[in-house]
Amino acid sequence: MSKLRVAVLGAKGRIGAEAVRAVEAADDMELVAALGRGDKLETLADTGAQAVVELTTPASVMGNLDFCIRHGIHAVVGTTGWTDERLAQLTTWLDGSPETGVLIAPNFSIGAVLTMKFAEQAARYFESVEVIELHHPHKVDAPSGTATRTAQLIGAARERAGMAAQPDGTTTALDGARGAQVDGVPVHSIRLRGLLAHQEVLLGGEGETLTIRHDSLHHSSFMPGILLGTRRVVNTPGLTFGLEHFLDLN
Ligand SMILES: NC(=O)C1=CN([C@@H]2O[C@H](COP(=O)(O)OP(=O)(O)OC[C@H]3O[C@@H](n4cnc5c(N)ncnc54)[C@H](O)[C@@H]3O)[C@@H](O)[C@H]2O)C=CC1
Ligand SMILES: O=C(O)C1=N[C@H](C(=O)O)C[C@H](O)C1
Repeated sequence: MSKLRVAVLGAKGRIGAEAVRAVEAADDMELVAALGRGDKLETLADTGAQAVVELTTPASVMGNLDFCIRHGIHAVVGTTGWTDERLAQLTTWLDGSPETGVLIAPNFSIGAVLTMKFAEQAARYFESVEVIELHHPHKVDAPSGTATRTAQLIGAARERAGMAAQPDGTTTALDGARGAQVDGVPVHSIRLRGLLAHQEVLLGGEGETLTIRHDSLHHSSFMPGILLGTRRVVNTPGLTFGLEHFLDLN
């Protein structure tokens, strides 16, 4: 069977370098390009890349995806910075290339995907909920894509359950002290030397709390998800948001 021709964008970055090694080690894939900032995107077409793993920056990702979709190259995207406007733009591009697939995964690690799922399930049982994400100090965006998605899922679950706004008696606060509000859920971002990628979801009810915590201790935690996403996206036209759609989660 012929191998899947895969390229990595952001190949010299923290996760990109790990993805290059993972694709090279995969028996069913061939790494045809490993591009960094300033490299020509035309290389993707010249090398016949079938799928791209996009791990760059929020400032670069849209231009890269525009190129990929125009050339019918499927994409697995870990880069953060997704807004409703960006997703709408992506959908419009994909409408013009109906056979192309794009997977955007706020987090490729199984533990983080499960954290989001468990938090969504728990949300309707607890009056209070806050999200704390903790990352290495080089991260350029806050809150993390994972925390944003987690809060959105919790907010939607609370809304479906008809829950009231969270109890919060704060009347005076320093700017930022109560975190950023994402769909009614406070999200707090910590940046600390020594950390990689971690998240806690704290839920509180009458006389009890529940804490769901996930830790990515190494970039290898993201690789099985990246490889799975790459194998699946080539047969999944259109936009898929979240790796959970490629896992047997119910
Ligand atoms: N979804 C997930 O599971 C994960 C997502 N991420 C996300 O991936 C992105 C990258 O993270 P890191 O590797 O930590 O950042 P990084 O800064 O180490 O790497 C980004 C790399 O992309 C390169 N780059 C920038 N523009 C480019 C372009 N137009 N073409 C090719 N390369 C370009 C940079 O030079 C840099 O080498 C971030 O948005 C981060 O949040 C990171 C880890 C896991
Ligand atoms: O920048 C990172 O490192 C990570 N980014 C993603 C995010 O913003 O959620 C995924 C993971 O947390 C690592």
